[in-house]
Amino acid sequence: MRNVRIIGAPTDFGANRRGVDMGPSAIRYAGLADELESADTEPMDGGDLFVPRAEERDPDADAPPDGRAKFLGETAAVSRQLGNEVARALSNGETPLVLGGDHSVAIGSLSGTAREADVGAVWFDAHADLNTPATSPSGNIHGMPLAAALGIDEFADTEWANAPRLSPENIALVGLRSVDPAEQELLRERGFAAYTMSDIDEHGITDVVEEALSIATEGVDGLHVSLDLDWLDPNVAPGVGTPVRGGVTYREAHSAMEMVADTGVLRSMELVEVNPTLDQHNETAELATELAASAFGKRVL
Ligand SMILES: NC(=[NH2+])NCCC[C@H](N)C(=O)O
Ligand SMILES: [Mn+2]
Ligand SMILES: [Mn+2]
Repeated sequence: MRNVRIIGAPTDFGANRRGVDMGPSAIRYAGLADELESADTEPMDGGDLFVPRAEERDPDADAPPDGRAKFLGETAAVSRQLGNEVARALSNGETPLVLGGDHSVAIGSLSGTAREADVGAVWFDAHADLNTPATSPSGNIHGMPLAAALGIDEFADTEWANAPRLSPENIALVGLRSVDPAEQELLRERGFAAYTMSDIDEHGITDVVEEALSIATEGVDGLHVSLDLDWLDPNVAPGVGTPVRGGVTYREAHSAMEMVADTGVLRSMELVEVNPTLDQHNETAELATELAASAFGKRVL
């Protein structure tokens, strides 16, 4: 039986403090442990990482460097802790399930999961999250984690420069529908496998996810799944900070997660961007728990 190590990362520093730090509580309250048990796994909750409250700090202490990457220091501190927790769970033979928090937590989970192994990743998201501090339109680090994990440009002189990297050949983005100009350029230049919603319209979710998974798992030891809840259409996942219309349906999302389980090589996963202050009756948190169960192998029959 698979032991799933739940790691809460209650940070909203990467999303400019909008309440997404309450995600881990909301996801647990939505019944995560029961869902994971129904997927025949053994959930082990390691609690939450320590994330400082912005209200407790001196507001002038660390103004962001030219306002382009907000809360860089705080985010680096969370990433460091999270990377260690993820690596520790893996060395105990557990499968880390990280609860965000905004998508900046991926910097930590990716560096932890890639520490002792070659890892591929599928990024289920409306966004590409490939901005850098120089290209970001918002300065929010949740729009940058994939660039940070790949060590692109400016991240080269941050402490993430030496973080374990994923190789770009084993990364696939699925469900794109909001991509900034600099991200478009990067995607084209570096030749990442990137599937837009139009690709899903044209080929269907099954074919697209099958291809994405085969790219991400080719020649590596394991798969990391990064699930941003804004991947789904806002009508089923309203509780996210940066919703974009035209996302995948409830059924498409489950089908994709079932295919993740079928690879048999899921190594680590994260559920990010659930924001209870924007949700309706916790339904986005519930959806997150259900999708995790599907990815861990829950079946009807
Ligand atoms: N993980 C997310 N929800 N990212 C949204 C990013 C939005 C936009 N591309 C930005 O960089 O600011
Ligand atoms: Mn997103
Ligand atoms: Mn994202």
